[in-house]
Amino acid sequence: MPEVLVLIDHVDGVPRRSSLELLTLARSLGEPVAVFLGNGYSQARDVLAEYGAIRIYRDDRAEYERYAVVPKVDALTQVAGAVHPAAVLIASTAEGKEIAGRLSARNEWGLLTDALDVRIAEGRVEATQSVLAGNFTVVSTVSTDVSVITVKAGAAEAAPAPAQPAEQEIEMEFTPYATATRILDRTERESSGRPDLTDAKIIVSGGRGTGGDFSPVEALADALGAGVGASRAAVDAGWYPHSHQVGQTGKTVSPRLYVACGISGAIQHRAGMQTSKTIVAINTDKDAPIFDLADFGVVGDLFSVLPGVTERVRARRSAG
Ligand SMILES: Cc1cc2nc3c(=O)[nH]c(=O)nc-3n(C[C@H](O)[C@H](O)[C@H](O)COP(=O)(O)OP(=O)(O)OC[C@H]3O[C@@H](n4cnc5c(N)ncnc54)[C@H](O)[C@@H]3O)c2cc1C
Repeated sequence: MPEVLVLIDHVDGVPRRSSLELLTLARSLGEPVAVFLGNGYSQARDVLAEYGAIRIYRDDRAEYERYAVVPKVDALTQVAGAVHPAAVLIASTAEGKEIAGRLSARNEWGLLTDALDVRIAEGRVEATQSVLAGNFTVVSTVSTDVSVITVKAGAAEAAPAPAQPAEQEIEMEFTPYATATRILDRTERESSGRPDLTDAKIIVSGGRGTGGDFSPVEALADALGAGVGASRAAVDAGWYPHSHQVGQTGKTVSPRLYVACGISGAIQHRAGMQTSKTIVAINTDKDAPIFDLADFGVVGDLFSVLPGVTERVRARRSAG
């Protein structure tokens, strides 16, 4: 069985759900080998074992926190040199894609980004991607021995498969480039208590149709345990932070359920959400393009529709 490297994306040792999805996907390709860089390994170890890592390479040197991206590329290059993996799987975040691009360029390995699915076919690793603003779905493979693949959150359902991983320290010298870009400051984002968009299984998003009042959107999100997204129109108006923007110039998401409230469905918004498994749209305009995409649609005012839906969800939840 080929080995498959998974770079673990974590916050102080708590692996993000996307990393557990990657470990699950890696098990379908071969033997998952986790690479854990930075602080908090003692918290992460049991979770990585629970999700099937057969081996964990780790390194807690301060460079991973102090310098941007390149130390992680150095570490992955070193581990891949020892393991000869069939693929390196990395979460499709802004940082993940930069690491993947550099790893691919440095080692001359083929790169596939924003994969919706990854599988082995005829001995090669294949990825499904949604391309050209989501208008086409393609299956791609690389012509090099190692594939570097960034995978969108939600591509697989994270499923435990307990293993007893061997643990190994990464021993290497950083390249001179590792310390080229120093991180001078970090500002912690205020937590809303809601799941991050890239981790959320359900997202409720609001657009210009909210008129700036996101309270019904947030109420439904809280009833569903969902994350809150926003269209660019809502973000540009200063109604919601850019970190919540979904679309071509925001985040690409693939949750199980995406609820678009007062969003017209412009192509740039669709590019970030149309691979969601189920899409529900609420819009006063029956001809809004979002309805072409939606699995379920409600033609109506979000301020009348959402409170009723939220009540029903709460009632169903409290009834168990
Ligand atoms: C280069 C570029 C990049 C872009 N990147 C992004 C991106 O990343 N993400 C993104 O979202 N956009 C992006 N855009 C902008 C995009 O083209 C649209 O302008 C934007 O998505 C529109 O946002 P919206 O749907 O909220 O607003 P609108 O298009 O104005 O739609 C508002 C909708 O709300 C409905 N509505 C109004 N009142 C109510 C109500 N009370 N109840 C229910 N429905 C109501 C209306 O019928 C309408 O359909 C980008 C544009 C460009 C040029």
